[in-house]
Parts: sequence; C-alpha cells; structure tokens
Amino acid sequence: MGTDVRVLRQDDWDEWYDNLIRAFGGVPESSEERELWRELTEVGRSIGVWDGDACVGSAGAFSFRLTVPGGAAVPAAGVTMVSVAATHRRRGVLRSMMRRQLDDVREWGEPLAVLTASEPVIYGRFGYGAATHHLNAVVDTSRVRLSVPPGTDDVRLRYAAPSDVLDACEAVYARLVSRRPGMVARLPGWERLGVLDPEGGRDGASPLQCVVAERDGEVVGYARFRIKADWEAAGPKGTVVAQDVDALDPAAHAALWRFLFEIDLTSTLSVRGRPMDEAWLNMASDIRRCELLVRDSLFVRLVDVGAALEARTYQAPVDVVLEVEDDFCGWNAGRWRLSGDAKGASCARTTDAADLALSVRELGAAYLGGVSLAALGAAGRVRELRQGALAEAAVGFGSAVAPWLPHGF
Ligand SMILES: CC(=O)SCCNC(=O)CCNC(=O)[C@H](O)C(C)(C)COP(=O)(O)OP(=O)(O)OC[C@H]1O[C@@H](n2cnc3c(N)ncnc32)[C@H](O)[C@@H]1OP(=O)(O)O
Repeated sequence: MGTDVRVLRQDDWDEWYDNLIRAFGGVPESSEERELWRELTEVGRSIGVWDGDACVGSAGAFSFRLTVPGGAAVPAAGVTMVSVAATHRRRGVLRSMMRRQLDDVREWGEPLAVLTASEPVIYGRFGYGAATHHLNAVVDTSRVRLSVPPGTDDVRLRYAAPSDVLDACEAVYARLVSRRPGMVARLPGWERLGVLDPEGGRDGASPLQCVVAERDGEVVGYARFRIKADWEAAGPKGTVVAQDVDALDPAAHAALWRFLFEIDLTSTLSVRGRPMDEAWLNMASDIRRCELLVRDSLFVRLVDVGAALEARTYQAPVDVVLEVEDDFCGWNAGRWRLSGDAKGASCARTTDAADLALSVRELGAAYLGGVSLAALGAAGRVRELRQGALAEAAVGFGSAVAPWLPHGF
C-alpha cells in the first residue's frame, strides 16, 4: 500500500505527535509540555504521512519572523517536528514531506525556511545550510574570574519566581530580537516554553530559579538557571546550569554572569547554546578553563532567492552576479545580480556573466552573516569567477554581531 501526504487535522494530532515522540526514542513528555506543543502546533501548516490508518511521518512549519542583518523581521517557516516511523525509514518519506513543505512555503510567500537538525547530515540535500553556530561551555568557576565593566555594581539583582516575572523578562527579550540576526520574535504562547520545568527535565538539579537585573526599578535583564548540588570529601562542588541569560546592556549582562560565576557551594558553570560572540568570553580571566564546544544551530534555506537577498542589508557595498545551483527548488536556479549596501538591496535575474558560483545551501549558510563566503570559498564550496568578487561579497555579507538562535523549536 502506498503512503499519502496530507495537511494535519486537529483530530489526528495525538497520533501524529506520537509518531514524533517514538522517532525520538519513545520517552513520553510531561503532560504540561505535551499540551503546550499541542497548542503551539500550527495545524494548517503541518503535514502528516499516512499508511492506511497509521501515521508514519510528521512535519510542521511555524510562522516565524526571523531577524536578518539590518534588523528586518522576515517571514520564515520554522520547520519542526520532523519524523518518519522506523518501519518506513529510507524509502523517501522525508523527501516527499520536504517536497510538499517547500512548495507550500513558496506558495505562502515566505522567502525563508529555517530549522535545527537532529543530525547535521540530513538537510543539506534539501538546500539548507548551517547559518548559525553556538557555544557550549563548562567553566571552572573556582579558577575563572570576570572583569566587569563600570556600572556593574549599580545593577540590582533579585530572586523572583520565573512565572511571576515572565512578562518583564519577555519585554527584555522582545527588545533584543531586532538587534541580532537569527533571533525569532516570540509568537503568543512561546514565552511559556522558557518557564516549563518538568521534574523529568531537571537531571537531578533544582527547580528552575530566576534572578532579574534591575536599574532604577526597571528590569533590564534576567537569568534562569538550576543548581545541581554535589559534595565530595574536600567540600562542595556544585554546578550552576544556566538556561537563559538576556540583558539590555553590558553592565546588566556582566552583573548576571558574575552572579552565576560566584554562587556559593558551586565550582562549575554549565552553559549551552550561547552566541559565538558572547560578551563574558571577553571578560573571563582564563579562557582555557572554559571548555568551549562549537555546534551547528540554525539552518537556513532560501525559498525565494531574490526576495531573501533583498530583505537583508550588506555591511559594505556589494555588486555581484551569483550563479545559483538549486536542484531541489529549481525556480531559484540561475543568475542573480545582487546590489546592496547598509541601507538596502536589490536582487534580480540577469544574463550578465557570473562573478561567483555557489549552491543555495552555501547561500543559506552565509545568509545571516555568521559563516564567511570566503571561508566557504576556501573549502571549495564557492567558486570565484571574477577576481576580487569573493572578498567583496564576503565583507558585504558579514555581520558585526554574530547571528544567534536563542532556543530550539
Ligand atoms: C527539523 C527537525 O525536526 S529535525 C528532526 C529529524 N527527525 C529525527 O531525527 C527523528 C529520527 N529520524 C527520522 O525520523 C528519520 O530517519 C528521518 C526523518 C531523519 C529521515 O526520514 P527518511 O524517510 O528515512 O528519509 P528519506 O528516505 O526521505 O531520505 C532522504 C535522503 O536523506 C538521507 N537521510 C535521511 N536520514 C538520514 C540520516 N539520519 N543520516 C544520513 N542520511 C539520511 C537518505 O539516505 C536519503 O538520501 P538520498 O537522497 O541520497 O537517497
């Protein structure tokens, strides 16, 4: 019997979601978490694959707005909840979902699709490139100190129950979104993900704790974290596990990090998913004792090359003809002239000779300014056809602030 790809119906959500949970190992989520994802699922933008009565594939697409270089919030399908039943793996079910989904995203007029991958090898073949990376760190806080900027001591820190100060924390987050490429404006309900605290997700640590940073009575930052207490014969050796740290200015940022570095009875700080240009890295006394690990984070797919390249700005003037290969979304393939600077850009079809040749995957990787076109060129993934064009484009595509996706989806 063949399989059938169709738009999800609300009544089918449980079976559809069970397929996803099973594909990720089958350990059920807490009911609170499951109900939140039920609410957040955009049913009409999600698809399922059915084999008779059985759901064997799932994929969703949130209606995000993604910050791009220059600060615009560009419609982007947030591809999510992708699964194929192990009974039906490697016979093209994912490919059929990716086909349907990218055709839909194009029809919805969204220039971008974005995702985070369970395994980085999966999505390149569909034109996604790893556009942001993030840092994980395990800091020996018994040895590493932070030199903080002036004004740090003027920031007042106070404990609060995470849900009591949720609105104030969200207001801080909302002000940060347009400042950094890769950030996503939170849709209604998404704020609750930050304070979900199922016991099964704590890994032996405390319930979620929250400290807000205030100046003149206004919340200017917050940290959410857990403490994992531990003792050995010589004394305490607890770990601070940071979940979110967001702040509006350097002093508030420093005050929160210094607090996390110095909590009594702890000697380790574990942080995950932080921006590549995290400010505390430049305050730390000993970077070698921070055990940094880089990981891929947000993958970007240009669904409409012209609209996507016009939606961002370029930090230095660019005027280049790109020869774009796109096997999976053939409507993008061919030559495009991109002319732009820090004020705006135009990108249109051309018959002029090409300056650079690259696939849509490399364009996705470079799109947010976090992966250099020159570095991709050095890897043989961008070909320079006019001398000087690669350096010109690499500078223009860059971003002063590292692009960053603050949380998964
Ligand atoms: C955005 C997200 O939600 S990420 C979450 C992705 N989901 C998971 O990781 C859950 C567990 N895994 C699964 O559910 C499935 O194995 C999937 C979704 C990753 C793949 O589904 P399948 O239906 O088996 O993929 P399909 O048969 O369409 O494969 C398409 C191509 O991708 C390749 N491929 C698929 N999965 C993988 C993988 N995990 N590693 C390497 N290659 C892969 C196939 O070999 C095939 O290659 P080809 O085009 O050269 O022939």
